Amino acid sequence: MNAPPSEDHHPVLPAVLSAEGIDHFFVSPEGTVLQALDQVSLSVADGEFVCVVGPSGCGKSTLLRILGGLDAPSAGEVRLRPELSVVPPVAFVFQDCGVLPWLTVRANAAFGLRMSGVGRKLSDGVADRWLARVGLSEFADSYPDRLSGGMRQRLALARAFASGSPVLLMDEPLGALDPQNRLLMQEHLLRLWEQEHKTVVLVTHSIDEALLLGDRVLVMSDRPGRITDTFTVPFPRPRTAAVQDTTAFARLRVRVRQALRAHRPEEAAR
Ligand SMILES: Nc1ncnc2c1ncn2[C@@H]1O[C@H](COP(=O)(O)OP(=O)(O)OP(=O)(O)O)[C@@H](O)[C@H]1O
Repeated sequence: MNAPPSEDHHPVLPAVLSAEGIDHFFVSPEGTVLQALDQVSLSVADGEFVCVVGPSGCGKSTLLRILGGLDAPSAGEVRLRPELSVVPPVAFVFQDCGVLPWLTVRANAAFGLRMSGVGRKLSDGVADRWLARVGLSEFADSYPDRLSGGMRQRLALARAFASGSPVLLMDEPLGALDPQNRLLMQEHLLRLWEQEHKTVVLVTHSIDEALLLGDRVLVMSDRPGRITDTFTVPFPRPRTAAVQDTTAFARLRVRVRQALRAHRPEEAAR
C-alpha cells in the first residue's frame, strides 16, 4: 500500500470503507487527458468522522463519488465492509441538497428508505422522527419551496440519517449557507453524528469546519489530488463551536493551513 506521509497513524479499528491506489483520469471529447487523482489510499473506521480538505479542483468530489460507487476509478480499488452490502451502504449529501421539489418534505425525508424497498407506513414513521429531530415537523406536509436554504440542508441531513445507510458521504454540505447558518448547521451536524455515530467522509473548503467536525482531517495536494497529510483532531467530544476559540485549535489550524500550502506549486516555488 502506498501510505501517504502522515503526522498521525491510521486508526487501528477495522475499516468500514477503504480505498487503495486510486487513480482517476478524465478524457475530454477532444481526447485531452486530465488526471484528477493520483494514488489515493485511505481507510475509514466504523463510526469515524473524516474530513477532506484541499484546493479547488484537486479532486475531492471525484474521490467522494468514487468512494460512494457513483464512478469507477481508472485504477485502484474501493472496499466496503462486506456485510454492509445488505443495506444501501452509503447515502450522499451534496451542497445543493438534492432535495426533490415535487415531493413533500416528509416524502423527501423518507426517500432513501422508500428507494430501498421499505413500505410507506414504516418509512413515513422514520421520516417523521427525523423531521422532529431537525426541527421540521411542522413542514412535513409542505413542499420544499416553503423552506429556507438552512432548512433544506437540515432536510437533506434528515434524509441521509433516516436512510439507514451506515456510511454518509458529504460534499460541501454546508457550503451554500451564510456564515451564521453554517455555524448553526455545523453544531447541528455534530449533535446528530455524536448521537448516531455513522461513518462519515465530509469534503469541505473550510479548515475550521474540518477541525470542528472531524476525528481526522486528510489534506489533499493540488491536482492531481494526492493525500499528503493526515491530522488527528484531539478535541474531546461532545464538541461545541467554542472549541474554535482555544489556543490548541488555533495551533492545529495553522498546521493544516501550512500543509495545504506546502503542496501548491506556486507556494513551493517561493
Ligand atoms: N466529469 C468530468 N469530466 C472532465 N473533467 C472533470 C469532470 N469532473 C471533474 N473534472 C475535473 O477534475 C478535476 C477535479 O474535479 P473535482 O470536482 O473532483 O475537484 P474538487 O476538489 O471537488 O473541486 P472544488 O473544490 O472546486 O469543488 C477538476 O480539474 C475538474 O475540472
